[in-house]
Order: sequence, then structure tokens, then C-alpha cells
Amino acid sequence: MSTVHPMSPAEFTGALRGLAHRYWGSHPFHQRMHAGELAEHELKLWAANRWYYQCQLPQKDAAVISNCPLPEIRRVWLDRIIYHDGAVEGEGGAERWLRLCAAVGLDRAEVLDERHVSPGVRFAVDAYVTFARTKPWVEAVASGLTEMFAGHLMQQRVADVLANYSWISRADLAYFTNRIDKVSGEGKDTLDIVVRHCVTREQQEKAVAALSFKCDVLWSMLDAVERAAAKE
Ligand SMILES: O=C(O)c1cc(C(=O)O)c2c(n1)C(=O)C(=O)c1cc(C(=O)O)[nH]c1-2
Repeated sequence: MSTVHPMSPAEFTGALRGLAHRYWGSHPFHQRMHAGELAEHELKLWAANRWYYQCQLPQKDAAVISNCPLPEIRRVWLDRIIYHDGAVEGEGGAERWLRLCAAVGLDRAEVLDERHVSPGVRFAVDAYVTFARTKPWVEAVASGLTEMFAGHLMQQRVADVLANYSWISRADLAYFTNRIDKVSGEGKDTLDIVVRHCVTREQQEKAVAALSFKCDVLWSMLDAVERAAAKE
């Protein structure tokens, strides 16, 4: 048993937010994307690789639900699965991601068969899903708190992509425009859940470590995409 006092909610929130500098917003690949410096083949590789993240998210969220004994958490978390998978075929976040893939010049088949997915991206995304399957549910929820940092980045991404890549339209970016609203509400709700359910110092530190792990997952994905793009 730790004898260290728990952090106050404000201190704990501060410790989580303090990881912002490790977020993938400052990764060189994202910076080049925002500056309009990516070549067509680099945008394609990025979209095809990130598909693997997008399509694994519902299984990650299902793992959170399967590990969670609390109906009030399961009920809200279920929303995320439906958000990505859609209530019916042809709707949802995954479909909107495929639209962006088409806009950057990828056939649907070459996205779905994952031929462009780099080993490093697969390894990182699989580690995230395994984390959610094997850790206590609140740690898996905390790992999703990168979304606290995502709203501003996605807004900037929409503006910068529209300004710099003439073949991509606002409608092609529906994935992000739709997600921006969702993420601001979800980010706050998720933070509330984590603060409410991590009450000992040990639980709080595990939550900070989970968010740190997730920053590494995202960063490693872009490292792998950057490396693959440099080889082409
Ligand atoms: O475009 C982005 O920068 C970005 C970042 C993140 C994130 O920080 O994990 C997510 C998303 N987008 C996103 O669209 C999304 O659905 C999502 C789900 C999760 C998660 O961990 O459950 N992160 C993210």
C-alpha cells in the first residue's frame, strides 16, 4: 500500500494535461502535413496506415466494455463503437475515413486489404488493443485521453489541409469535421470518468502512465509512416 497522498483532482488533471508535449501534434510528419510539404504518395501512405488505427478502435472500445463491471460506463462507452462502425452499413467514422482515403487516391480494396500498413504501425496499434484487453478498464479509458489534445489539432488539420492540398475538399474531410465536435464533449466526459474512478495515488499514477503509453503508440505510428514514406 502506498502511503503517498492522492493528488487533488486539479493536480491529477494537471499531470495528465502535462503530457501534451508528447502528443503526436508535434511529430515532424504531422508538422510537414500541416505545412503543406507532404507529397501525394506520403498522404496516401498516411491515410492507408491510419485506417488500421481507425478499424481497430471499435475492438479496443469493446475490450474496455468487456472489462468494466459498471453499467453506467458501459452504456456511454457503447456509443463509441456505434460512432465508428455506424448504426447501419455505409455510415460511421470508418466509412468517413474511407472517403478521405478515396480523396487521396486510394482504391477501397487496397485500403481494406491493408497492403500499405507498415509493420511498425500494426505493432503499435495492436499494442494499444492489447493494453485495453489486459489492463483494468479505467487505465484503458485513461489511455484514450489523448483525445483531450486532439480537438485543436484536428481543427488546424482541416484548415491546413484545405489550404495546401488542392485535390482534397471540405466534404472529403468529413471524418475530421464530424469528429471535432464529438471529441470536445467526449474528452471532457472521459476526463471526468478517470478523475472519479482513480482515487488512490497508485491508480492516478497508473492513469498518467497509460496516457504516456498512448502518446508513444501514436508517435510510433507516425515514425513508421515517415520511414515507409522515405523509402518510396
Ligand atoms: O486526428 C487525430 O489527431 C486523432 C487523435 C486521436 C487520439 O488522440 O487518440 C483520436 C482520433 N483522432 C480519432 O479520430 C478517434 O476517433 C480516436 C479515438 C481514440 C481513442 O483512443 O479511443 N483516439 C482518437
